[in-house]
Amino acid sequence: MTALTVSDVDLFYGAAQALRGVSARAESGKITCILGRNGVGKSSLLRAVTGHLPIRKGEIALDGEALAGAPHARAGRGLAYVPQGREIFPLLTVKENLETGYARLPRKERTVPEDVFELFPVLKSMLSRRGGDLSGGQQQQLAIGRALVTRPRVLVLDEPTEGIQPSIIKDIGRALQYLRDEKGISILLVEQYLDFCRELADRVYIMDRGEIVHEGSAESLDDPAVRKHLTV
Ligand SMILES: Nc1ncnc2c1ncn2[C@@H]1O[C@H](COP(=O)(O)OP(=O)(O)OP(=O)(O)O)[C@@H](O)[C@H]1O
Repeated sequence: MTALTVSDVDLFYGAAQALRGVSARAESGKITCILGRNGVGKSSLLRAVTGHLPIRKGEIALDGEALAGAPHARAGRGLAYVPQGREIFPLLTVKENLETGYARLPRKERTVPEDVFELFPVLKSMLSRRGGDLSGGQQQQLAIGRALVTRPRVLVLDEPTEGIQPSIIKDIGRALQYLRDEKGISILLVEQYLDFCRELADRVYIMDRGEIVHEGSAESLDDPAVRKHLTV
């Protein structure tokens, strides 16, 4: 079983501390959701996990073995990242965007898995369109599709529902459930959209001012004492 573990991690931007002794765990076949108000450190935590930001203290490990080095080295260990704002290539076609996921794959595995098109049929019908011509929701599907091309064991997503219409949010939710249940992928996501987490998450963490202030089941989000960490 794959488990991503974050143990006692501190992270700084210059003198400003963004993560304070953060510990969390994301297991295979589970959706782990990180919630919290704006600016509490959620994206910093994901960027520390993916290797986009250095940590000052603590350890991040996959299956008990330290995850270190640059993002591409971590991708080689099975980590895929869908960043906030999606970061697809606007001038490349949908097909070319998907193919950017090939870089780390052995030549014989350089295909787009068929389930990407089953999960997001719109991508198949738009293969030759430029990424920049897609709607925000379609770009999010493309960003997830591109991550899946790398055959990840751990999928890390930063606010996948941000600015996206409800019907596509449903499609994304269904896709994440499929990846959890049928593929056994460990999914770690940051969300502001409480109902999305409430519906999907197996485990939730709430952050406040760089710290984890709550860990529990999705149902624990119904507790007013827990909700107070999320109200502005
Ligand atoms: N590049 C940076 N340089 C300096 N400080 C930063 C930088 N990025 C983030 N911060 C600060 O670190 C803290 C945590 O930011 P982070 O983006 O991780 O929070 P967040 O919970 O993901 O917020 P949001 O929901 O707004 O994305 C904030 O106080 C933020 O201002």
